[in-house]
Amino acid sequence: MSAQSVPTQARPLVIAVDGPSGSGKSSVSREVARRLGLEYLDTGAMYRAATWSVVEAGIDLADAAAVAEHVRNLDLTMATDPTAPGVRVAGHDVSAAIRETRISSIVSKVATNLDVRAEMLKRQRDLITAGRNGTHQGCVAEGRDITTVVAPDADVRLLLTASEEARLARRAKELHGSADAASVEATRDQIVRRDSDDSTVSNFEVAADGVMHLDSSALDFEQTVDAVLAAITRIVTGSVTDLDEHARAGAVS
Ligand SMILES: Nc1ncnc2c1ncn2[C@@H]1O[C@H](COP(=O)(O)OP(=O)(O)O)[C@@H](O)[C@H]1O
Ligand SMILES: Nc1ccn([C@H]2C[C@H](O)[C@@H](COP(=O)(O)OP(=O)(O)O)O2)c(=O)n1
Repeated sequence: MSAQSVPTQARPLVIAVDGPSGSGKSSVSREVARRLGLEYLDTGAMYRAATWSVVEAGIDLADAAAVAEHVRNLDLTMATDPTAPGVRVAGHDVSAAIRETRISSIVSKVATNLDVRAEMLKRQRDLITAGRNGTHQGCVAEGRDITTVVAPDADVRLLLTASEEARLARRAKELHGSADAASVEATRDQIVRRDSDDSTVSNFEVAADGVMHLDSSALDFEQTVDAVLAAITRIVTGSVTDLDEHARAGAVS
């Protein structure tokens, strides 16, 4: 699909995507943003960057007030170009460091701090509406509470899921280069335990009212991107396109 397939609106287009870990929301949202010429916001990266900074500052994660105070003062810069997304804390590029297992294993402790969430909510709403270089066509924002809390009035709201088995296999392949039994076991904490902790503060397992659901378990990456683009086109233009064929294959509901 070309960028012209979704007509330019008078106001920026906001596309909200939520889903559990390994559902593909980051990679799919980023590609969708790139193809549509929109900004891309990875809100999970914001919680990861906050966690990295809290650890770096030597703050006790159990001290909720100190963690929240640190995050309120966090000098965080999110690059929203989908072809070059990046995360900086006080000017320091932390894009790779925030993906390390030492951060993935503790990020939920920071992300379930309600004062941290209140601070992130403000920043995420600002980033979604800010754009880049004054040429703001819109934004694809993804995370756990974008469809429900951060941008419940988004033009398109999508819950992207996949079976636990598919999500474990995808993450194992990404982190260990293989989806063999040992790699899947090594990945379990990052997927199953983390989702369980995160779901205490956000609903990303069941589509809220008005939120479209796409199960990508049986789809490869390209098919998932096509299904999401088809769904966006259908909602924004009200038209049916040949890409709907892909959407049907992906059980969009
Ligand atoms: N439909 C898909 N089929 C197979 N692999 C996928 C699919 N969608 C994403 N992936 C891959 O799965 C891994 C996890 O995707 P990611 O976008 O990081 O998930 P999330 O942001 O939901 O945790 C990545 O390596 C990504 O390339
Ligand atoms: N809007 C969001 C986005 C992420 N989070 C939490 C949930 C996760 O544990 C961390 C990191 O999110 P991220 O999307 O990078 O996680 P994945 O590794 O893709 O599963 O932040 C959240 O609570 N709310």
